[in-house]
Amino acid sequence: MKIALFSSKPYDEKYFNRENKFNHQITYFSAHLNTQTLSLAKGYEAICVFVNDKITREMIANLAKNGTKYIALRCAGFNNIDIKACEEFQIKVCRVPAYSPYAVAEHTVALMLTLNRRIYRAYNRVKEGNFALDGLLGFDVHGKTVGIIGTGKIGECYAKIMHGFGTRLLFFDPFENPKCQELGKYTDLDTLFKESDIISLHCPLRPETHHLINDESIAKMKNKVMILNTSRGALIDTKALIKGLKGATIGSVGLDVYEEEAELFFEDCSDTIIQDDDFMRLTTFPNVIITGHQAFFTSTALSNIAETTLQNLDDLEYDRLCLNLVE
Ligand SMILES: NC(=O)c1ccc[n+]([C@@H]2O[C@H](COP(=O)([O-])OP(=O)(O)OC[C@H]3O[C@@H](n4cnc5c(N)ncnc54)[C@H](O)[C@@H]3O)[C@@H](O)[C@H]2O)c1
Repeated sequence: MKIALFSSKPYDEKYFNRENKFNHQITYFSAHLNTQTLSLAKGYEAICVFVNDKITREMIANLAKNGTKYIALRCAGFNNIDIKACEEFQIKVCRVPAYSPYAVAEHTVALMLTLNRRIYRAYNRVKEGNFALDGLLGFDVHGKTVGIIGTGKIGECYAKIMHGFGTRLLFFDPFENPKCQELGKYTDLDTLFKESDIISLHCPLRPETHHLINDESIAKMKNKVMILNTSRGALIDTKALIKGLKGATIGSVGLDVYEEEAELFFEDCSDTIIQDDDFMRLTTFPNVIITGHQAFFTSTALSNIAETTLQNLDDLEYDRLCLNLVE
């Protein structure tokens, strides 16, 4: 199958070439897929895209007209694609629902510990010969209450790790996961907001979860709460988060995703003037850590992503059952 892979990075090329036992013909384009680059997809049966390639109805109509039959997402979330329009224009969409929940859960823990023990500060201090401890005070994670919103694959992995820390776990998810039931207690969102010392988001971005963390929910949270988001940026209303940080009601924030990240993440912007004032404000807080959507970025995950994406397309090409269709 001829595949046009967009938003390609050198590591994508390396892992997709390594896992291409199917002899698919892959062309790698570093450009994002958008209205300007759409013409590059002409003549390719499949296009392969990533989290920040936003694919609108108009683009889907154009892709269908130019022979695209399949869109392969090399990620789990599919909030960036108009799925209804794909159905209408008979383009099948597949994804990689699980490539390494451990990678994302472990990165969430990395953000939590780095924030709590101010590792970023300590690292720089020691390099400068400054061994003072003021400003590095953390808390014992053991014994704290951790609220986990979304207990699917990643939420469950994170819950298991946090259980090992000796925390009390509260969960919110419309569908209870029996493996999490053994580790803690499902509750309503208000109770989770009220009682958690650490809140971690692991639910998908949907209309009902958009800005789940907003002025109102922040007002319900414990003083000095730690908020972690390795899921999708728009789960948090950034302006409300900034307000909570400025008012010092929020204790610390660890983000791997940001609601306007498409303009920034995965690119080297170090030589440009970043125009996003909210993002720049977030970077000024001493109690905020932001990573650029790297939670998934382990060699295990990259192998799994490439293998599953190529298998998905092979199944579709040969009319076999594709387990990872988005319907
Ligand atoms: N930062 C990264 O690199 C990275 C990588 C992979 C996935 N993700 C994000 O992590 C999210 C979780 O991934 P997963 O593999 O665990 O998905 P999953 O589908 O296994 O789990 C999602 C869970 O969220 C629950 N949910 C749905 N609506 C909810 C709501 N309104 N409130 C609370 N829970 C709700 C679902 O019932 C499900 O249990 C994905 O949606 C994706 O956005 C981020």
